[in-house]
Amino acid sequence: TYDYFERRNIPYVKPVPFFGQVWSFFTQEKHAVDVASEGYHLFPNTRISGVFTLRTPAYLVHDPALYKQMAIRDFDHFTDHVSELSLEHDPLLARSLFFTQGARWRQHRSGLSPAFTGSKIRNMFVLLSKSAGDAMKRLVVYSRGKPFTMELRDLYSRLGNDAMTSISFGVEVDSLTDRDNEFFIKGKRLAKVDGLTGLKLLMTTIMPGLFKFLRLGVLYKDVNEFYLEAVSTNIRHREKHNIQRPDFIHLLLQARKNQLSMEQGEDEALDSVGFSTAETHKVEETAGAAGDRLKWLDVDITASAASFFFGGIETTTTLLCFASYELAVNPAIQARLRAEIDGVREELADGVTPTYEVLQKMTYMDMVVSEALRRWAPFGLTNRKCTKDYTFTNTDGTKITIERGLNVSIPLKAFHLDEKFFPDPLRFNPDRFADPTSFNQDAFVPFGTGLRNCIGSRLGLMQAKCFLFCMLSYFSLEPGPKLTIPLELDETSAGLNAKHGFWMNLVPRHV
Ligand code: HEM
Repeated sequence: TYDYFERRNIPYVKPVPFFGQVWSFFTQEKHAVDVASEGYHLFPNTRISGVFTLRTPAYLVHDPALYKQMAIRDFDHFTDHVSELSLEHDPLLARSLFFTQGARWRQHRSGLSPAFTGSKIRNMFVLLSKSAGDAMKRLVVYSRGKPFTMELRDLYSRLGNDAMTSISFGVEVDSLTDRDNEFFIKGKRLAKVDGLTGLKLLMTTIMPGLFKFLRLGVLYKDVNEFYLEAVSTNIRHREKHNIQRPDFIHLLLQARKNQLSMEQGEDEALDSVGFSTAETHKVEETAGAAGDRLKWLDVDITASAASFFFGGIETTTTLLCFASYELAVNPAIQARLRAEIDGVREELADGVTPTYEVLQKMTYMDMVVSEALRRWAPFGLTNRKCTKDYTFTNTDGTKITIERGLNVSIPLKAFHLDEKFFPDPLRFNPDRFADPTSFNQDAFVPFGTGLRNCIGSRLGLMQAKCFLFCMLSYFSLEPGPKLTIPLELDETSAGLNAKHGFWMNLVPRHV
C-alpha cells in the first residue's frame, strides 16, 4: 500500500504505519489545516504531492493554476467535495449544498444561485444593516460613553447569529440583551466547529468511508429537530398570512413554486462587492436529473437555510475577529479606514447605517477586508473528490494520473502565505490590493474557485463590511489587556481561532 506514490515517482509525506497522516491530526501538535498542508512546504518544486490517510492515498495540490484548471475547465473530473453524510443521521447537513454530490448538487446549486445575485443580496442587506445598526446602538448605551473591554469573538458571533437568523430563518432575535435565547443557543450548536462536532467534521473529510461505516451524524439531534420545527412553523405562518419578507425562506419558497430565477431586472452593477467576490459560474443540471426535480420540501428548505447559517457564520465571524485584531494593532490602518468611513457619512440617511451601494464603492474598506482574508483565510483548506480519472503534466514534464475515487486537498491558507505569491506574507498590508495585477490572482482564493466555489461570498463580504463600518463609526478599537500580541492560535480548533480570545478595548467616539 505505502509504495503507491513511490511507484509513480510522486513526492509524498511519509506515513506513520497504519495511521498515515491521521496520527498527526489526533496528536494535535499542529492545526489540522497545517497538518494537511505539510507536503506543500516539504516539496516546493512539484504541482502535487501525495499523502496517506490511514492506508488510503490522497493528493495535495501545490499549484493554484492546477486547482483553477481542476475547478473550472476540468470540473467534470472533480464535481464533488469529499464528505459523504447520511440522509438518515444528518438530515439537514446531508441535504446542504456543501455536502451534496453529483446530480443532486447540480440541481441544488443551479436552483439556489438566483438567490445569491447582487440584487437579491441587496434586498436582504436592509435586514442585515438594521440588525447590525440596532446592536451597535445597544452597545453604545451599554458603554455610557466610557471605554470598556470585550471579547470580540463572542460579540461578533452574537451579531452574526442575529443577522443570519433574520436572513436565513426569518426570525428576529437580540442576542446581546436576550443572551440565552433559543436561536442563539441552537445556532451555536449548529455552527460549532470545534470539540466533538469539529472532530466529526474532520473525520468526514479525512476518512469519509469510516465515518459512514460508523453511522455517525455530525449535527446534534436536537439541533436538527429545532430548525425543522422552526422553519416549518415559519412557512405555515407566512402562507396563512401571505407575508413577504426579503429573506432566504422567501426565496426558497419561490424555488418551491418554480418562481426563483435570474430576473430580467437584475442589476449587474450590484454583483461585485469587492475584489474578493467569488466569480459566478453557470451550473447546468445533468440530463438524467431533470425528471427527478428537487421538490423543495420543508426539510430541503430548512437544510438550505441551515447550510447558509452553518457556512456563513463561523467564516464571517472569523474574518471580523482577525480584521479587528489587525486594525487594533495597526492604528494607522484603522485611522485611514475610519477617515474613509467618515468621508461617506453624509451620503447616508441617518449618517451611520451603511447602504449596499455606499459599501460597494469604499475602496480602502475593500483592501482591508481582502488583506484580512489573505492573511487569515477563515477556510484554510478545501477539497475535491476525483470523479473521473484525471491526467496532467507535472513540473518535470512527467504525466500524473489521479485515479477516480481519490481525495484531493487544496491548501488555500498555504497559497495565501507563500512568499512566492505574496512578498513578506505575514505582514498585514492592505496596500497589496491597491494594484491586484501586481500578484498572481490565482493564488488568492479565500472563497475557493470554480463551479464549487463559495455561493455566499457576496453576503459574507457585505456582512463583514457592514459590521466593520458600524463598529468603527461608534468605537475605536485598541488591544485589551488580555490580548496576546502576536496572536497565539488555537491549534485544537477545527476553524481558525485565537487561543486566548480577541480581547479589545472599545473606546466610544462621539458621533
Ligand atoms: C468570509 C466568509 C466566507 C468564507 C471565507 C467562505 C469560504 C468558503 C470556501 C473556501 C468554500 C469552499 C470552496 C471550494 O471548495 O472551492 C465555501 C463553500 C461554501 N460556502 Fe462559503 N465562505 C464564507 C461565507 C459564506 C456565507 C455567508 C454563506 C451562505 C450564506 C456560505 C455558504 C457556502 C456554501 C453553501 C458553500 C458550498 C458551495 C458548494 O459546494 O456548491 N459561505 N465557502
